[in-house]
This record gives sequence, C-alpha cells and structure tokens, in this order.
Amino acid sequence: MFSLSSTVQPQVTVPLSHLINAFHSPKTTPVSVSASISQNQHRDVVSEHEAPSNEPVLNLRDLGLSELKIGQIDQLVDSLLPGFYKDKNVSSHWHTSHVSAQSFFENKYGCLDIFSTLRSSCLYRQHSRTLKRICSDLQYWPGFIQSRGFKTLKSRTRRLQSTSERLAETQHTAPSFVKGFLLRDRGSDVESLDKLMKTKNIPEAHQDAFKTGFAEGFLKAQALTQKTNDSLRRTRLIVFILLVVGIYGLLKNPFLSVRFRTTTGLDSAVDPVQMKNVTFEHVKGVEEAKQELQEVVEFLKNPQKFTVLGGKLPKGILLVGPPGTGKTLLARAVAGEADVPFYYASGSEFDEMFVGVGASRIRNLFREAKANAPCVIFIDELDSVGGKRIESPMHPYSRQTINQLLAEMDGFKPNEGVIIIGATNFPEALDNALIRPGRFDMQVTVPRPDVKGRTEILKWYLNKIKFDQSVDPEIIARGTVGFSGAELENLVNQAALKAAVDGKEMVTMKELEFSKDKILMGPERRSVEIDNKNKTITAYHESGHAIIAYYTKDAMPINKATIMPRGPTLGHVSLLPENDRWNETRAQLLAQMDVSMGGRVAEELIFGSDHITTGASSDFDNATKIAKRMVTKFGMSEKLGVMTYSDTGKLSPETQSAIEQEIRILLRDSYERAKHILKTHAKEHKNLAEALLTYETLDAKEIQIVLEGKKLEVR
Ligand SMILES: Nc1ncnc2c1ncn2[C@@H]1O[C@H](COP(=O)(O)OP(=O)(O)OP(=O)(O)O)[C@@H](O)[C@H]1O
Ligand SMILES: [Zn+2]
Repeated sequence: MFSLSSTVQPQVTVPLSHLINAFHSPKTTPVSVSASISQNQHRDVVSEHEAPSNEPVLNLRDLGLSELKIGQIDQLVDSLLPGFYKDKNVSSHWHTSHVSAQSFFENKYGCLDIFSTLRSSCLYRQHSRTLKRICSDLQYWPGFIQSRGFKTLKSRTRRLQSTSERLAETQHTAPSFVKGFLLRDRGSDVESLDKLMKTKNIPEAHQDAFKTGFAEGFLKAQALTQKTNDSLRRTRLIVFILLVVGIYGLLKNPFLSVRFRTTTGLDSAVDPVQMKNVTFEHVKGVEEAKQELQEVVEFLKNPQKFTVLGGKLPKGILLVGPPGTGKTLLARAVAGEADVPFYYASGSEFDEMFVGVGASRIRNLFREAKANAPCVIFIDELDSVGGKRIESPMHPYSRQTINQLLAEMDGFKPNEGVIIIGATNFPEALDNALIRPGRFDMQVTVPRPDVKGRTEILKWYLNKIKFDQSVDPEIIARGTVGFSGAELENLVNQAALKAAVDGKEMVTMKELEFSKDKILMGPERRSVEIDNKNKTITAYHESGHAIIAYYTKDAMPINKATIMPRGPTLGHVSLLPENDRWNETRAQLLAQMDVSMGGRVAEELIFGSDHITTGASSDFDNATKIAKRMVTKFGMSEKLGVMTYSDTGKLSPETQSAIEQEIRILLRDSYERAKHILKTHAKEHKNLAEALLTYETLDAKEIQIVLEGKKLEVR
C-alpha cells in the first residue's frame, strides 16, 4: 500500500476547538490527577472512534499570535508557571526512545503522534527538561492526526472493543486536562485547564498567557503539517498523472508495447517497422537479386493489379547467400520501396524449449501481419526454425514450430498482400516442406559481390566518410576477393578509425590497405622484437616472391610487399587479380606456384642450403594444392590424362604413385623456374630486400621504382 507516513507528514486534523474550549471554559468538575501514569494505559485512551473530525480549525492569526515562535513557548511556560513542572510527577521511563514510542503510538492508534514528532524534531533536543515534560503530557491528548497508514481489520476491532475499558481506566490514570477533553467528548464532566492552573497556583494575570502559549504550540505544529500536507497532495497528484501518462504511453508506443507484450511469453508479438528510409539504392553489388525482387515490390504496391489477371505471386521468397551479403538489407529495401510495414523475426526467436511458445509466436506474428497487410514478414536464419532437424532434447518442440509456420503460410490467400521473405545461409538444411510450391517457392541468390560490386559497395561507404581523392576503391576491391558487403563496410569503418587514431584529416589508401590487411591477416604485431638476422631473411624471402611475381608473365600484379609481422606471418607479398578469376589458365596456375616457390629459393640462394628456414611451409602448401588439383581435377597432366581422381585414397597403388610423381615433377619444375628468375635478377632482388629492410612496407609503385633501379624518395 501507498504509505508515506515514515517520510512525509500525513494529513492532520487537530481538533483545536477542544483545546481552546478547555482553555476558556470554566468547567469545575473535580480533578483527580493520578500520580502513576502508565504509558500503555495512556495510549489506549485514544481511539479513532472518539476523534471529532468536523471541528473548525483555528489558525494562528485568529488568536493574534502569528508572530510567536516555538522556542518562546518554553520561556513563556517557565515564567508563567514556575512551580508547575517540579511537582508534576511524570514518569521518566517515557523518555527511553521517542522514535519507538512514536511508531508504537502510530501502530496503536493509526495516527501520528504530532507532539512526539515535534518534540523529537525541534523541541526535545533544545529544551530537554521543561518542554519534554509538557510534550510528554501532550502526547496523550486526543489531538488526532489521520495517518494514511496501514491498518488491519484486526487491530481496528481490537481498538473498538477495548475503548470502553480504556476510558474507565483513563479516569484514574490520565492527566487531568487530558481527561477533561475525553470526558467532555463523551458528555461527562470536563476538567478545565483553568481549574488545573488554580490548583497549581498560577497567578491569574499569567493564566491567559499560559493558555495561549499552549495554543501557539498546537497551531505551529498544525501550520507545519498543513504546509507539508499541501505539497504532499501536489506530489501525489503529479505522480498519479505521470503514472497514467506512463501507462498510456506504454500501451500506445509500438516499441514499448512490443516489449511489454513479449514479457508475457505466450502472448508475444512483433510490431512492424516502417522501412521508408531503406531502398534498393542502399543495396549495392547485387543487381540480379534486386531485379528479381522488383516484381515483389510492384505486387506489394498494388496486390489487386496482379491477381485480377489471375497471376499468382509467390507467398514466400527465400534469400540464399553467405552471411553479411545484404539479405536483411534487401528484405528491408523491398518493404521500403513498397512503403509497407516490415515485420522482422529471427528464426532463433521461435526456437523455444517450452511447448507451444515458438508456435504461438509464429501465430502472433502472422496475425499482426495480416491485420496490417500489405506488408513484409522477414524471417532471418530460417534454417533455425525450419531446419530438417529431428526432435532432440535441445529442440523438443521444433516440429511444432515448423508445422505452425507451414499452417500459417498455407492459411492466407496469395492476394492478401503479405509477403514472407526468409533468409538462410544453408538452403540445403531447410525442411523440404518449406520449399514446396505455395511456401518458399522463389529462391533468390545473394552471392558475395564481384570486383565491380565490391567497388560499388566501397564507394558507397567511402562516401559516408572523409576520404582523400587519391583513394582508388577499385584497388581495394581487387584485393578483397571473397569479402561480403558487411566486411567491406567494416573495412572502410576501420580505415576511418585508424585515420582518426593517427590524427589524419582524411582516409587515404594507406589506412584502407592497413585495415584490409588487418581483416585478412590479423592485427600488426609491432611489439614483436625481431632480430636483424631474421628480418634480413624475411626481407629476402618476401622480395623473392615479389621478384618472381614481377618477372613472370602470367602472375598476378603485385600490390604490396611488407616485412611487418601480422597475425602468424613475419611478412607477406600481396598480389591483386585484375579481375575476379572465374577461370584460371594452366599458365596462371603455374605462375602462382612459381611465386610461392620464390621465398624458399631466395633463402637458398642468398644464405645457402644449410640456412633455409621453416618459413616457407605455407608457400609449399599452397603450391602443392595447386599442383594436386592440376593433376587430379583439371586434367592438366599429360601422363594422367583428362581424368579426375576424387578419392585418391581408394585408388590403386600404381595410380597413386603416378599422381604423386606428377605432382612432384610440377613442383620441382616450378622451383627451378623460380631459381632461374632469381638468379637472373639477383641485383634487383638485393635492392628490393634492402628497400624492404629500410622502409618495411612498399606498395606496387615503390616496388616498380626499386626494380627499375631508381632511387626511392625518402618518406
Ligand atoms: N550489398 C550490400 N550493399 C550495401 N551494404 C551491405 C551490403 N551487404 C551488406 N551490407 C552491409 O552489411 C550489413 C549486414 O548485412 P545484412 O545483415 O543485410 O547481411 P545478411 O546477409 O542478412 O547477413 P546474415 O546472413 O548474417 O543475416 C548491412 O546492414 C549493410 O550495412
Ligand atoms: Zn613465403
């Protein structure tokens, strides 16, 4: 319950008229002041029952006392009633703890003990003796403070039951003026304060001042609580309004409402996202896919136009392609182009351990989509919901989820305007039922972009950053065979970060090359200490590769040579295909092998056969793979003919040894060709190795300058 009583003063209604009446009514009922006052008995005196609630509330101005300060009460009382406290026998055990006394009082009466509060907050500490006693007495006055607290039915009945008993006790135990109040309320004789003062021998002239002193105390307390009360009411109003507005917003806001509803598990739903800002313009390098999806856009724009002629559009389109090639982007662009809602769901969201949850989510998704047709539902990672998996302990209800998906897809008519686009990296993993006509019956391949596509994607993302005019996106595109759109976006972003770290104003080719190498080969290992001997070996090894590449007609053009350690390598030479190679010629394959051999040949020629290193092992791997494929797959061996040998382990020993023999010959010949070139160009080889030792990294132009025997400009 909403209880503020411990921190903020609750609403107070002090029946001041009682106090004032007591001061001024000359009632003369005999007084019996009890000497022994028990705290518990006193508490029990007061009950909610007896609290007069409609009494007029006086304010300070009515009494002409608005200027009187609380601190003055003590003085006032002391001067007016010198002997009053000395002989008043107030039990000292009351003062043990005003905090617990107060909470005890509250629990008991359901109202706040304002005197105790006053006493503890200001008076008690400052006037420990005199006012403490006054306040102790006042504590048992029926000054009612209606606390907005927590009351149990039990405690209330208990109070009601015991009221009469307690009143009886009061007559013997309560201070006389308290009793006066109580008894007056019940129509009995009332003891007046005047009488009390007479028994205490207060001089007549001082009695009025004494009474007003008490009145002032009450009024001060009331004024204070009234003020607090006003601000409390205002705060409550504001909190209430905020609460109402908050709940309303929660239900109205689509994003929040999704979250709100998804927390309820079974009732989860997905809300659409309007995709106005994503169009086909944003998807680069996948022209064929865009063309195929164009008709879906037309359909979404005007479903009737298509169905009038009896045409049937696919319900489901499957986008197939490697990760990061823009499948999600394409689906968004379809919705954006058609300006219809886009419902995104990831297959893994439906993969639930609990029975029915996945199926229920699918149901909700389709229900909402149908209500908002025309629209696009996109299910990413379709294989994780629609895979051909047998029910396993990990996915106990997958079958149920697939069935629900199939049922939903079958359940709406083609012209309803709902298009489901699924995306997967593994179409072969999909359940056959899903790719049957009437379901995901249109497949669109989204391949990795070719060099033209990569150039376009790089240009697109370069245009979003500051880059130098000398940047040639095509060079980067040529060096990033196999990169997806997402990887190219990342490359440009990393280059921008690198430029920022280096304090550059623009991104140049250097940063782009840097981030490309970082993605391809891992980060630079600048901290690695490589001794001069190893550095020299690496420089000659890498320039060996470069020289072969440079002087072999069918080798790919060199892009860069470096002896900067990166990832697991100590250096590398990168070559750029002029185009994506869809086909490779025999000469090109042999050239690749020769370039691979260049490193080891260089080591042998420069340092001697005893000083060759282990650094060429991956070069040999590479060369061996090419040679093996030439012999067993491409029919490029005269001896073994145009036959393919897929499982070499199952071949006859003779064939196996013949294959091995052919591979060995190819590798040996390659090694010899490389040796010949390096011997012929020993001078260039040496110059290049020295340039690498000096500059660490050389680009294509610089390599050419060195090999032409020109001097490199000092960088
Ligand atoms: N062809 C592209 N043109 C422009 N940006 C692209 C392209 N491909 C990918 N991107 C960028 O990469 C991000 C990731 O691509 P997206 O999520 O569409 O790939 P995906 O094929 O759906 O990948 P996944 O299979 O991992 O879900 C896109 O948001 C976009 O920024
Ligand atoms: Zn090498």
